[in-house]
Amino acid sequence: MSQDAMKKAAAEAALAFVEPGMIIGIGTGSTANHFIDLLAGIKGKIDATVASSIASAERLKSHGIRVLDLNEAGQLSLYVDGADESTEHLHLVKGGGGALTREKIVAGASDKFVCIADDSKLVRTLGKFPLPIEVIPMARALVAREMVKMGGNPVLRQGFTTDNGNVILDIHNLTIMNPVEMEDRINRIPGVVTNGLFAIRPADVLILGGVGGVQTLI
Ligand SMILES: O=C(CO)[C@H](O)[C@H](O)COP(=O)(O)O
Repeated sequence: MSQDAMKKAAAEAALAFVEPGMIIGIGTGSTANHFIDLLAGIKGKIDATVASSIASAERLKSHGIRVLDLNEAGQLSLYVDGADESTEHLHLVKGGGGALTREKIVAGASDKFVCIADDSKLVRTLGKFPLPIEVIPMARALVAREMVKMGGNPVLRQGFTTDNGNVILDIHNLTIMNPVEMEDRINRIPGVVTNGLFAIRPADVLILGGVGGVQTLI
């Protein structure tokens, strides 16, 4: 079974959380794309969606699925998105696709966050995947220096601008023993929009696709 097939299996399992008339928050990335494509098959069941990126909004619209601005939609019942890493406590690293800020906003506006991934994303300690930080461009060097003081090795994501017009620093070599404290500490650096740790507001459900089938962690 390929990694992509495992992602698709997790996305399929997440359909069980979709209830009639819902407005659903939609993440970004290849696993979220599987969910979007599957959601198209039951689009008559839902009211609308809110997208966490321009790319996801375009994919949803290409399937004829209604996409609302978050400010019109109000509180959402459900958010479905992928992750780059997760612990068994459902603390996540996200932002491999650079959509971390909008993802965190939509997750924060949702009652339930269902994270979908292949089981290679489950780790004991976060940090092997470089931690993305969205940064206001003029603060790039300041934030990089602060991250070096925290033991990280910051690398600018070359040629990439976020949907919000900012840059991404990917922080290598971090061993994240306390994700809640680290998320808060990084977010206090001037110029940081947000970082890719989802620990203050972790996922509520983690669905992992693997060779033996799908497992759900709550
Ligand atoms: O956080 C994300 C995008 O910003 C994605 O959820 C994360 O990168 C996982 O991507 P994929 O589903 O392609 O493995």
